[in-house]
Amino acid sequence: MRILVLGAGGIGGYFGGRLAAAGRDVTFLVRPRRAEMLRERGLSISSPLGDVHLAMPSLVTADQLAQPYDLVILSCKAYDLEDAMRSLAPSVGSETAILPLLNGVAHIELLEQQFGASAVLGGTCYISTTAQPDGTIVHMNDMHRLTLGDRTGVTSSRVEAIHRQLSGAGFDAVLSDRIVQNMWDKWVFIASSAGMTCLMRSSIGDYVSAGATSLASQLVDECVSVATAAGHSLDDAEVANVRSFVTKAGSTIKTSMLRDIENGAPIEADQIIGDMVRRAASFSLPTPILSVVQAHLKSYEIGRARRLAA
Ligand SMILES: NC(=O)C1=CN([C@@H]2O[C@H](COP(=O)(O)OP(=O)(O)OC[C@H]3O[C@@H](n4cnc5c(N)ncnc54)[C@H](OP(=O)(O)O)[C@@H]3O)[C@@H](O)[C@H]2O)C=CC1
Ligand SMILES: CC(C)(CO)C(=O)C(=O)O
Repeated sequence: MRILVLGAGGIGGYFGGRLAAAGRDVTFLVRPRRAEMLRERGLSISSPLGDVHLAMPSLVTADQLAQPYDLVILSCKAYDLEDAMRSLAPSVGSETAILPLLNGVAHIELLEQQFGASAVLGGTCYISTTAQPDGTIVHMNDMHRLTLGDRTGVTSSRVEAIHRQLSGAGFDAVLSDRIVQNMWDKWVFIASSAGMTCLMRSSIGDYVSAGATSLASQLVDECVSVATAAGHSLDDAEVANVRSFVTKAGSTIKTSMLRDIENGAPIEADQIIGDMVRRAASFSLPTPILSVVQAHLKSYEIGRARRLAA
């Protein structure tokens, strides 16, 4: 199976790197600056579960893409999606499956509009990785689960074949018959955890020490209420899992969105928080904490844009 991985950042570099190291036929679709870095240094993963170094990963840039691939793993940030869709278009033929691993769900509609519903699988991942300035992918804990499935809930032989390719490659590849719900579960998890850590500009443990546990719990309730109204109600165990994550005393976790803010980097505010707020409004749900998070993130983006323009 010919696999194209768009992006060699935290997610594409990690899962694509592990797949290539396991002998799968993987090519990275990258932009020129990343291509140069990968040609010079190769692709390295530093992980508590085992390092990987690919001296010469197979690379392609958008202008060189000529023929369709069997599977495209999409791992850009949401704010790069339009450009990424333009770049990968020549790689999508009538049989190509696109597996997006972005957080949130808004990208699905955009991908469907461009490539047709049947091309677009559902996907989500639980992992914490970051791409260092030298290109090394650093894996920050021992979790690396990628879940995929047909969004219809009926698993096709095509998705079974993709799952076989992703299995046994050094990470947990899970085939799901409820992938849309899995994506909502992850969205609620990330909106609650990123929302709270960014609002407090602190680790989870620090805001818990500061007495913000009930605020965090209220944010979880707001996100869960949006999912429920949208017909994607989380089960009790999933809600308990999110709540315990965002209210854990002593937790040193800072979400990647907070780390991006601390580094002055762009953030996926609109995909992860803005979209949740818009959906809440469409159901006339009150989401006071989410709205404060959204205003906070927008203020950051406005200040960042001004600093960049100066
Ligand atoms: N990292 C994590 O721990 C997790 C991330 N996610 C989600 O996964 C998604 C990806 O995140 P992450 O990997 O961390 O992000 P990164 O910023 O680390 O990587 C994104 C990569 O996409 C590349 N890219 C963007 N546009 C294009 C394009 N047109 N052509 C080729 N490459 C392109 C970027 O290229 P360039 O190098 O040129 O900038 C970059 O390397 C996000 O939605 C995130 O929320 C989900 C779970 C955990
Ligand atoms: C799981 C978690 C919350 C880990 O930090 C994450 O996905 C992120 O930071 O974006």
